[in-house]
Amino acid sequence: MERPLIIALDFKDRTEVDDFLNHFHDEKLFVKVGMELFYQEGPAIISHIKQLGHAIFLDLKLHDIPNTVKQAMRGLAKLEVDLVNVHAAGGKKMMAAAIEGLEAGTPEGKQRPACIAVTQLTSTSQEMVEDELLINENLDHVVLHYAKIAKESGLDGVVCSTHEVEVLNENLGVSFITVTPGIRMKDDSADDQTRIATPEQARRLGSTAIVVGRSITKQANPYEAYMNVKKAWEDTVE
Ligand SMILES: O=C(O)c1cc(=O)[nH]c(=O)n1[C@@H]1O[C@H](COP(=O)(O)O)[C@@H](O)[C@H]1O
Repeated sequence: MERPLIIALDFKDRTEVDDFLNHFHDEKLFVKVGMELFYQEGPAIISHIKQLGHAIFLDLKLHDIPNTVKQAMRGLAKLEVDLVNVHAAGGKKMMAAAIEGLEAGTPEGKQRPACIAVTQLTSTSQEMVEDELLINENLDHVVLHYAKIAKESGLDGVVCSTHEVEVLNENLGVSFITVTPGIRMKDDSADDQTRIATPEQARRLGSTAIVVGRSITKQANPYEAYMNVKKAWEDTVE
């Protein structure tokens, strides 16, 4: 995976998606389809976006018993997206089952989608980990542990915040991919995110990919906002 800038298409329907994508003319993008859009539009939105030539991260964050996740992934593999994810909190058996399902469902001769595990959501704070999840550990230890079990389960990488990327790269190597949401330009509001960084910081810390939603999608000129994020991400020297 070349260091992509992934745009989160957190829109309510296909019309909003098309209005947004029309700003980009012929530019080939890497986009993320999450729960909001997929639950409304279903698999048809994936074929639509694929026809436009964009790469797709299907972000459904699967978290269930191993057999259910395996069968769900078997079906999702048929959509031929580039990247999918699960919650590492589902455990090693569940993560291994996700890979089995993807391998079983990927059409002959095609490559299975890369699969990554959400470690701790970027909206989660140290206080939440201790008070709500009852985990008395530093967040970066928790993320590293979840990433280790994801790697042992055969996953290709993780979703984490930029704050944990250095420790993951040191311990698991840079080929284990780190996809980091929670990205904001310097003056943007954090909204519901907690562990945030700018695109420049993400690049310096060694993220494989950044996921950017509102800092592009909610701007008056989304194309200009995208180009600014892209420049900040791609022009920064690690
Ligand atoms: O898996 C994700 O993509 C994800 C994981 C995570 O820990 N935090 C996180 O924000 N995301 C997604 O990344 C996007 C971030 O959107 P913005 O906060 O608007 O940039 C949303 O679509 C989230 O669903």
